[in-house]
Amino acid sequence: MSTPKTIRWGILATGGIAQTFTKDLLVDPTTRGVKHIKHTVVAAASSSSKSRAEQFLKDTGSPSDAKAYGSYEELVKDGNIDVIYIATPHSHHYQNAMLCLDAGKNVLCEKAFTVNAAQTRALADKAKEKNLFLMEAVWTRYFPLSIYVRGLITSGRIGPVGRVFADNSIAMNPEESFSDGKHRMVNPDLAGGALLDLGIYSLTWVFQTLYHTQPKDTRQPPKVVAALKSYGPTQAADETTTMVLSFPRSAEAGGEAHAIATTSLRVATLYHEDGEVPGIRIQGPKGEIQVFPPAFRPTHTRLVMKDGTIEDKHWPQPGPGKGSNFKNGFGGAQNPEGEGHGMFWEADEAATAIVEGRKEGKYEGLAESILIMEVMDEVRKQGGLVYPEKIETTKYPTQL
Ligand SMILES: NC(=O)C1=CN([C@@H]2O[C@H](COP(=O)(O)OP(=O)(O)OC[C@H]3O[C@@H](n4cnc5c(N)ncnc54)[C@H](OP(=O)(O)O)[C@@H]3O)[C@@H](O)[C@H]2O)C=CC1
Ligand SMILES: O=C1OC[C@@H](O)[C@H](O)[C@H]1O
Repeated sequence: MSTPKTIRWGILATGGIAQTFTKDLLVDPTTRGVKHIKHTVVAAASSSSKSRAEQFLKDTGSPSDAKAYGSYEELVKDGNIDVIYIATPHSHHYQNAMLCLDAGKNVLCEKAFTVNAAQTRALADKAKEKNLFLMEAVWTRYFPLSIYVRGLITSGRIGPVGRVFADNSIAMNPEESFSDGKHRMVNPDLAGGALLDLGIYSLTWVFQTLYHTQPKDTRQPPKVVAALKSYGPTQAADETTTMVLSFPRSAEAGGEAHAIATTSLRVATLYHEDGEVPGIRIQGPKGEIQVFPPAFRPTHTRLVMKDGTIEDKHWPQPGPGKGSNFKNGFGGAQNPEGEGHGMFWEADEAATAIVEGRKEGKYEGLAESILIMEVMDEVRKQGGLVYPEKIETTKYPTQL
């Protein structure tokens, strides 16, 4: 067997998800059966200070020779890096990703990819021009659970999917949790609101079941109708957003397929060990696939067939990991000590693509990311949600 290729990561930003991702990155890939690649962290940068980057490297258990930088500009100049993971608020992704691509770095960028579709398009163009890898870090797409669900659909087991319900919401009591209005979840300057942060997962489930499972040459964009309720204290971020999508289909493929995608910072499809309610329901004439919350990190599926068959499956995140610091206090998923968080699968895909010379992710390419951003643009347009020009612009560089 050939020696695994080691991919050298640079981490841009040191907040909550950067910590979780980096700890996952350092979980031995063989614990999940991955033998062709390895990951290492060679550098991290904080826009606040070099010492914060140093602390981050310590806290995540990164190799002791990893470099700490006090600015993102220094990080992108490091010639030792194969790929940069961007973990700033979505408002900053466009400027940060442009900085990396301009400097010749491959990029894995957190979701939501950008604030709008024009920005994602501009990044895709830049990556193409520079012949670099670029992928939106929609980690859920790379879970074995998601691969299983898509496989069930393409196998025809439930028949042509006619309808999908997809909710990703967290009842987070926003006024109390974000009383000063500055948190990225509600702050318009940071592209706050449910849609870009949480609704992206509802749309991920809709697209990976109703769009990505279709043959490439027959995929068509959906029509969208949306209702958007603003978050009271700022009136410039959405609190609850509901989308109805209709995907055109040929008669043989079952005719038009519908989806209802919902998201909220106020109410949610709650999950408890006993009596779980599926947040995702994928319905065909012969059966239904249920996926239990949270939609971003599900670990339980159920197939319910019309003939009475029920198949429950549990999808633990393989260890030995380091546990997770992912305690967001709003009911977000937490993995038990001794398990990973599940972010390593998207990292494996990014690393594999780089080794193979591919420029896009396998389970969500740039065209699909752009289309989902276009849907979110349309939803915001119908709901009258506009962010400040400095974060909507494609002008690079722009000081944020
Ligand atoms: N895939 C997933 O499961 C999750 C993804 N996310 C995504 O990751 C991104 C970051 O989220 P999260 O880690 O929770 O956010 P945090 O607020 O915890 O961290 C964001 C980091 O970005 C950097 N930053 C740079 N400029 C700013 C600014 N003006 N305001 C705030 N932070 C700034 C800071 O790092 P520094 O000071 O080091 O530069 C900060 O620590 C978001 O796009 C979010 O959607 C978030 C949670 C889960
Ligand atoms: O991506 C995410 O998934 C988990 C949520 O708690 C978080 O707000 C979001 O950014």
